[in-house]
Amino acid sequence: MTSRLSEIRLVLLGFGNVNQELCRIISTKSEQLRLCYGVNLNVVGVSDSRHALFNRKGFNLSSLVSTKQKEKTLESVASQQSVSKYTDTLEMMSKNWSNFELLVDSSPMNLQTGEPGLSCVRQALKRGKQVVLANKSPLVVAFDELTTTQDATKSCWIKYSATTCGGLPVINVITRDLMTNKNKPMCHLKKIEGIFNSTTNFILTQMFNHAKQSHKNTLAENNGPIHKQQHGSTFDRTLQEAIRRGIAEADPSNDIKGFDTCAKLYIILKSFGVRDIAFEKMKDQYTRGIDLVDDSLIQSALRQGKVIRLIAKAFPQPQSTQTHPPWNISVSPELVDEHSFLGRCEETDMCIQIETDLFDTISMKTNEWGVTPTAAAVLRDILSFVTDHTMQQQKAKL
Ligand SMILES: NC(=O)C1=CN([C@@H]2O[C@H](COP(=O)(O)OP(=O)(O)OC[C@H]3O[C@@H](n4cnc5c(N)ncnc54)[C@H](OP(=O)(O)O)[C@@H]3O)[C@@H](O)[C@H]2O)C=CC1
Ligand SMILES: N[C@@H](CC=O)C(=O)O
Repeated sequence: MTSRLSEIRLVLLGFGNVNQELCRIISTKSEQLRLCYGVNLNVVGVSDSRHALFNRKGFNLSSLVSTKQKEKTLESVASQQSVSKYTDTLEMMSKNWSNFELLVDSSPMNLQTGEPGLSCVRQALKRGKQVVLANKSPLVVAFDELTTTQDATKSCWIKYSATTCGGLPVINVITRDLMTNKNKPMCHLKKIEGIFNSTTNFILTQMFNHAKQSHKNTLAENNGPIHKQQHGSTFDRTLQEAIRRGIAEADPSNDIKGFDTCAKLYIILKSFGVRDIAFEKMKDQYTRGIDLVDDSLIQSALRQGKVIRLIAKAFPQPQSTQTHPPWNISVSPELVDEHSFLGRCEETDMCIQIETDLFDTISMKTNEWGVTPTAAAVLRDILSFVTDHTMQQQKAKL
């Protein structure tokens, strides 16, 4: 932090939906941020797949976003006089360690290597920088390492509430309100169940709406059964709309095949201190996507008064006497009652039910249209660093 928290200088890794929306929010809320938090959030570094740019004075956020949106590249920003160019984000950071405080990783998901996020996050934490993640991959590949760095040094921090269910404060509720984390479990997790991916929930809901409508038309016109092709086009059309809204992954097969949901379930379980789970095994053995949902499954669900949702589920194996019992884990399309909590999670909604030994069952649901709540969750994490720091300063004065 510089000059008593008056300025936090940010480096943005990735400049797509999330980080552009973050810039828009910072820009429109700048006055409020100054008044309420005494802080000026200054974006000094930004990178995309082709450029890594640093401006010590800070970028003009409105023009940065509008340039990227209009030109699809940061080429014209790179040619500005005050801007330094680097080969990639790592080089940009390593030449500017004393010129920024916080890294925001909103780069694309790579569940195998965690890159490009992982190397940047590792280096930033080593250098005592604060890190906020929207990108799940670094945690999927190196959760213990990255969160232990935080515990051991006390001077650098990683926050990741935006990685899981957009703006829904799942991670915050676990680590703060259920007062449990991997090192200090106060209560014990008995079961997690939820819908963690809005793209697939949107597609499934639209497929059901379409099937219901076609059924009505069929009854009215006696037109024969619904053709599979109609479902196919609903699937594709809804996926295109999810991409347009900025909620689908850069590679949407991560949504469709359930990998994004699996990554979120892994992060949630690790945040709860669940041991002996391996992401690769969860993904390869216990995850199925919605690509398997076809016309006949939808028709059969409708006949039973049910709907299909992509459900993430985890609970310890019953009857286990071990202190850390093995976990039953699944990510799979499931039939649920249309009027149940999960069944009423529709369109781009996401939800979670957390059952613990002390708090019984806590249910949370979010109704998110697009990317704004995720970007707001990134801002929430940035501001929580500000609040933590202010409290530390006040304590030091006492
Ligand atoms: N969108 C959402 O609703 C949510 C997204 N997330 C996560 O946040 C992350 C970002 O999502 P989103 O903004 O939608 O993704 P986008 O695909 O819109 O943006 C990704 C950005 O990363 C850039 N990029 C690609 N490779 C590199 C690289 N090697 N170095 C630096 N930048 C690179 C891309 O560059 P270019 O512009 O040149 O293509 C693009 O600007 C993802 O990991 C996603 O899982 C989490 C919660 C919700
Ligand atoms: N692609 C995800 C958003 C990021 O986590 C979704 O559709 O929920």
